[in-house]
Amino acid sequence: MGIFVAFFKWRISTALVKMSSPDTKDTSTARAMWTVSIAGELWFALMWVLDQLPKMQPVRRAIDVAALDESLLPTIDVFVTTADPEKEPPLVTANTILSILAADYPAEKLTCYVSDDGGALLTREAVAEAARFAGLWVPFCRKHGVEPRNPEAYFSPGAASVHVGAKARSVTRGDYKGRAWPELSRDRRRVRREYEELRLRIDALQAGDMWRQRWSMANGSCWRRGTTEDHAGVVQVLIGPPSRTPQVGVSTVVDGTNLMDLSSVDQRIPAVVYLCREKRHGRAHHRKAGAMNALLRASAVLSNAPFILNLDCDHYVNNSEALRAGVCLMLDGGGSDVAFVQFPQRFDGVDPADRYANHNRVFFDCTELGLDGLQGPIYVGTGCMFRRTALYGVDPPRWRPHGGTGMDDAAATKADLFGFSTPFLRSVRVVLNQSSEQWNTTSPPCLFDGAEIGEATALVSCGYEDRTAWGREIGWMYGTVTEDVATGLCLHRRGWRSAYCTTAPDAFRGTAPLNLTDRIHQVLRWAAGSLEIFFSRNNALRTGRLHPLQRVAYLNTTVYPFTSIFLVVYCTFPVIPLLATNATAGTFSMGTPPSATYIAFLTALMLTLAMVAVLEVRWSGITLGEWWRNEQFWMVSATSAYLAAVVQVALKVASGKEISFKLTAKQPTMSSGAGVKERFAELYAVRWTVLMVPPAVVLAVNVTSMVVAIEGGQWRNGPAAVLAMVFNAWVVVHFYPFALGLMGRWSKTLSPLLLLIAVFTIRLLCFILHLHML
Ligand SMILES: O=c1ccn([C@@H]2O[C@H](COP(=O)(O)OP(=O)(O)O[C@H]3O[C@H](CO)[C@@H](O)[C@H](O)[C@H]3O)[C@@H](O)[C@H]2O)c(=O)[nH]1
Ligand SMILES: [Mn+2]
Repeated sequence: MGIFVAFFKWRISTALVKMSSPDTKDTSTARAMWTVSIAGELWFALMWVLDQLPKMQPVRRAIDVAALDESLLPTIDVFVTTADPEKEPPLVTANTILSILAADYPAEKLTCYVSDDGGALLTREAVAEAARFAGLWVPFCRKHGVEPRNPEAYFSPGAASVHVGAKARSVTRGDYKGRAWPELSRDRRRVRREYEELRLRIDALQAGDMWRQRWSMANGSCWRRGTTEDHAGVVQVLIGPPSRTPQVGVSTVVDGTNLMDLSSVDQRIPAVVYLCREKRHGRAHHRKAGAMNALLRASAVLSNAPFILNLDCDHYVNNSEALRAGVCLMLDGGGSDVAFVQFPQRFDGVDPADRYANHNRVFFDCTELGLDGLQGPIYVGTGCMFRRTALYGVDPPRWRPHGGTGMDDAAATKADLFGFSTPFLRSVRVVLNQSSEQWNTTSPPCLFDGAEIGEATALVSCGYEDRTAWGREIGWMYGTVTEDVATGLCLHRRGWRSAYCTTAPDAFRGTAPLNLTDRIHQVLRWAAGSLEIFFSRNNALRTGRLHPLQRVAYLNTTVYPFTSIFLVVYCTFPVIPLLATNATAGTFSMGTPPSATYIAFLTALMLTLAMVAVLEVRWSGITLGEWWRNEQFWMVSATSAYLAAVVQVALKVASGKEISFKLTAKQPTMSSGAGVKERFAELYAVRWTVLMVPPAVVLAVNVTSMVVAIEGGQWRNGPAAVLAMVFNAWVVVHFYPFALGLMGRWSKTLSPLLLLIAVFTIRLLCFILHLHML
């Protein structure tokens, strides 16, 4: 930072001298150039500082799951969201549900809620199939202690665990020391066969659904419950709450044959509730945030667990102890101020080179750990455990005047806050007044009877939230497509803390977009959502109980897309002097070498920045390769998605045009036989979007200018020209993954060759141009 200050002092004073010097011919151009470049440098420096400051006190937590008192485990509600059976294959959702039901947690203390925003019969049927298969899968997992408990990942570990930096986890004989190996292999074969049938049934459902859709279109009738955007609310209990005591000693008998010996295995399955909130044309449904709030209310009148785990439909439980790990941090000393425990996001099926930086290691293994030392990590949408009371808009214990519930009883009954539902308000009061000793012992037995289901259905009607504080002060926040960051920010502003929980093996794993277009659209949504937060009343500058550095971090996460404006300009800068004709050459004085001071500053800055980066990489354990991918993809996103986000948000501010939530297509589960070629076919799919134009232009311009410089021998003009060319090259290498993306299938085999051909073609063109100009 010292070097930065000295640099800017020198740079600005030099600029002022240069601009007023009589040698400068074209003063207005010179002034504009100096202003823009200094503004850009100031912005980059500011961004670097905002990025570094919150990393001052990184924390790494160690969790001892064994220390938990079994009898004191609190109840947990798991929320799974899905919105479109076409982009989110029902089989993926089914697998996620199975992994939750089989998690290592007492069955009577776990309830799984599935929200289907698409209102699709197909999704409901697939969830019901999964619930049925759970009767076999869950006891099997318990009996043999298998990992991971997602059947797809368990039966085809190879297909799931191709990713950089982690060892593939597969079941080996050693994992089951002391257990009956022949019995495992026999049971496994049986369960596998049943699982294959489940897959086939879900495939058939999907095929049938497509056929039905086509049929109904042709006949003008509708087989669905409604459309994605217009349907009634539904709450259905697919598996009722289990008994409070373990049920052992029975064997699973299917078609008269004994499938598995379960004489010493608890056979109970956690409850499963399917939920589809009402949607009507012309009514805002607030995307995922709306779905989460519907889940929050409906679950309150059913199981009303004090803790909530939020998983996207593709993020499954990969470590069966994950729930316990989350509970550890919640019940820990000082844990009562923790509103949420965020787990790192890990991904299956990303190409081994992680071309589009899907793993995001720098964020998940460095930034989030840094924040944990302040007030806690940012909430990133999935793999996060919440404290229910925190979502009801109350203050954390450390900010309560007399250690009360944080909200007086009168407020808790206010209908203008929570809406009109007596059972719901009662449930709110119950959780607010519960002490931690009551979480498991005195909670009333869940019945899930007709009246409760009726109430839950009323709570997911689309008019329920009218004239209430939902989405503003209570629950998940509205008004942005990144409801996660906004919700976390609001909780932190109230003074709540959060905690980061890394486990080995990874707690949860999900899928990531494989092709460039999908990935850029995802980054676009995040960037636009961030800017939406910055321009909303929720922004990081508003007063509250944020730790000062936490505020800096939130400022950083909400303003970063502006970088694009400076970056695009900056990346085209060195081109100007190189392409300048003789007439304008004087302005840029290519002949004068850069001063020794400038070179010294540049070297010092580059060296210290690199040093900090290396320290960071070493500390967090990520590889240099992962760090470099991150840098490269940052440049690609900044010139495409961030720029588009700025435009989108400008349009929204100016004309009120809402930003859409483009769902990320989830990778279908792969059959175990699929080879690498099929698996990464998506990686090579090329789909052009306007978003790719700016990075393509920046890349082309830099390559051209470099080639022209070589062709015209401009590098002979001295160090300034050479420096400009080095900058050119620096820009170009950042766009390597982008260029590969554009090459599609060719990139796999021909990438270096094609690059050479491209360079030579451009060279040839330049040469012809050159002759023409002469
Ligand atoms: O109207 C909607 C839209 C989305 N979803 C669900 O939201 C989740 C996230 O959608 P996805 O397309 O997978 O977004 P990603 O970019 O992969 O997700 C990250 O970023 C989002 C915010 O932009 C967060 O909501 C996510 O939790 C987080 O994983 C999925 O389960 C969807 O089913 C809904 O339930 N209703
Ligand atoms: Mn996702």
